[in-house]
Amino acid sequence: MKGVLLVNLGSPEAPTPEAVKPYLDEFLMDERVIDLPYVLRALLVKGIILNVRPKKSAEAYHKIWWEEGSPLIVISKRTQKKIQERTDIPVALGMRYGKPSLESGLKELSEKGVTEVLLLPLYPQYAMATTETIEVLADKLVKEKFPELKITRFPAFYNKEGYIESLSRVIAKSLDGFDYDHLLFSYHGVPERHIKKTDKTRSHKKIVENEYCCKPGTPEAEFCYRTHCFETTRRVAEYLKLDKNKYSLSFQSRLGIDKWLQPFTADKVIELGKSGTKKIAVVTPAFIADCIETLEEIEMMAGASFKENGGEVFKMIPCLNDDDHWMDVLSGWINEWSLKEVYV
Ligand SMILES: C=CC1=C(C)c2cc3[nH]c(cc4nc(cc5[nH]c(cc1n2)c(C)c5CCC(=O)O)C(CCC(=O)O)=C4C)c(C)c3C=C
Ligand SMILES: [Fe+2]
Ligand SMILES: [Fe+2]
Repeated sequence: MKGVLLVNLGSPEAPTPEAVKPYLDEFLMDERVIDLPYVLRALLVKGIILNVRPKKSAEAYHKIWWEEGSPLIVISKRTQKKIQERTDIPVALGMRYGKPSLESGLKELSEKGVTEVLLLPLYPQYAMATTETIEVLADKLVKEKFPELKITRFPAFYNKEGYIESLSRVIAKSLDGFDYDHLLFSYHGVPERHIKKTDKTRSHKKIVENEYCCKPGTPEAEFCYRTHCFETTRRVAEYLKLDKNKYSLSFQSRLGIDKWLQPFTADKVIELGKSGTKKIAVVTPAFIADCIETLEEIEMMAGASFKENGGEVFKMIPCLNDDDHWMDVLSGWINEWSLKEVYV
């Protein structure tokens, strides 16, 4: 029997320093997130970051926390429920860090008699710190604990028709009647080094700001997060017929001192405000579900920064979350997969 495992990043169990600390420990000690040799990573994470960040992060989580829990977890659970209503195969949910764990998701499927699992990371663009680490952990768990399961990986869907259509519809709905001056596509950043590491051809070009680094459709582009972000933006702009002078792309959530992808969203909103741009909208296509990064970092912090620097209106466009059109698209992909081999 077939089944599907939806996977997202995960959140701490509560918006407190005590709960944030073990969550960040598990997250940042992942060698595909902070890709330093173990001793250096432990020195940086356990010796420095975990002594300062949990308090600051907990305050930020506290500002966006819902009565039912972390927005990311609540939205992911709603998604699981809505997808289950649209398919006959079992749908489980697992988080890469924290609870419900990826292991518990696989266990749930196995106990229901599932032998073939569609592993579906809820990340449109492929990155070492997101999709790759999920795939590696799922393979490890199958090898060590669930040898009866066969995994099929769902590829990054950054340019897939249905995703582009759902995202464009959510953007259009938000912008309806809003005479914006600029639309910013803000993606989660990663260190430049990660982009080079995921290039299986080992021939990645030097990164030049605002230019494509890989040509879409080439082997180099297959796992290039930056190209995936550029392509999502281009496809949405094409779908919505956006004026090319009225939108741009930037990267948010930098951590540490490495060279991260640029331009930075935090700089971009200041620049827009200072240059006389009054009304902006921001969309965050790397995130399927609203979370601390969209609700606190962008809506609250970047919104305030834009206004402090001359901007007047800052509109935050929600993530796809459990939007019904998106739920139809996602369940459509799952049903297509579940029926495929039966009829071939
Ligand atoms: C959307 C894709 C994501 C990529 C790529 C990514 C890379 C990445 N992230 C960090 C560090 C942090 N990220 C944090 C939160 C967070 N990150 C993503 C997604 C991606 N991260 C999401 C969905 C969230 C939200 C989680 C939630 O509970 O709402 C955090 C924790 C928050 C904080 O303390 O401020 C950190 C830290 C790195 C280092 C990285 C790539 C190397
Ligand atoms: Fe992150
Ligand atoms: Fe690239």
